[in-house]
Amino acid sequence: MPIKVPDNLPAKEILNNENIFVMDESVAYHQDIRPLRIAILNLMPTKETTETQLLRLIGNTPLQVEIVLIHPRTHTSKNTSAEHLKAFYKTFDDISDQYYDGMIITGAPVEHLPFEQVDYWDELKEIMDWSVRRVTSTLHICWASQAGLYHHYGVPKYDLPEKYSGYFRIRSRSRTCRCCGASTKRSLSPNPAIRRCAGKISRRCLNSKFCRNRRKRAFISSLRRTAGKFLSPAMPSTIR
Ligand SMILES: CC(C)(COP(=O)(O)OP(=O)(O)OC[C@H]1O[C@@H](n2cnc3c(N)ncnc32)[C@H](O)[C@@H]1OP(=O)(O)O)[C@@H](O)C(=O)NCCC(=O)NCCSC(=O)CCC(=O)O
Repeated sequence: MPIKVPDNLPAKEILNNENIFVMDESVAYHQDIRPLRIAILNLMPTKETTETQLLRLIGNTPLQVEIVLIHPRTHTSKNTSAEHLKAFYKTFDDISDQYYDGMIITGAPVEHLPFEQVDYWDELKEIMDWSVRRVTSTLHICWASQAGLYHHYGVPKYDLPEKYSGYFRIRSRSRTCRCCGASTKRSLSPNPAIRRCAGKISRRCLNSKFCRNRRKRAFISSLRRTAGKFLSPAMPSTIR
């Protein structure tokens, strides 16, 4: 979240140079204060467990957060009841005219399937394209990060002999890229599957000079701490 400071405070420039988002009082004064709006596209078979895990983390803030749960219309869930989906979930068609501050796309146990054999692949592609236009920042978890890299950047996934998860050293190629949010160049990042793929691809990242020049290498986790919570092995049910 941006820090609100008095107009013209000298620290503002220093913090901006450290890539910390600082907002003038005058700008903050004109902001409409409203809940943070986050859409969760829940692709997991264990939907109720995943809801609890994510909401536990998202709820740990004094901010009001408005959540909308979405499930893929083009997939018939075997493990979640139709009643649960009807009561608590919307489909993409219901929300496609909205804007969101954030979106989370969960993993799914489909990592061994070619993307095109996932029965909601076309719908997911449409949602990912929409998220670039309508969502400020999208976090892709587990398989969704592979799907995002493939769809947005044409980066394929590779089968590994066994699950490869843990915290890996990543190297930010830019100190100023907001996506990395890093004041240090090297850091640890959680990564459930592919070594060079971690966390989130953000529109802000795509727009930065660094990422424009090196799109296919922009696999650096932003929101490291948040992604750390979401992707860490402390959530065993999302990691086989
Ligand atoms: C829920 C169960 C017990 C169900 O196992 P079963 O062996 O009976 O399988 P199943 O019911 O036939 O299918 C399980 C799920 O696979 C997905 N699925 C299978 N084939 C699919 C296809 N062609 N298109 C789309 N989805 C498909 C669906 O989400 C489906 O659940 P629905 O029809 O209900 O939707 C298990 O999947 C489980 O324990 N899951 C919890 C852990 C988990 O899911 N981990 C995923 C890691 S997350 C990840 O992203 C991994 C990425 C990575 O490691 O690289």
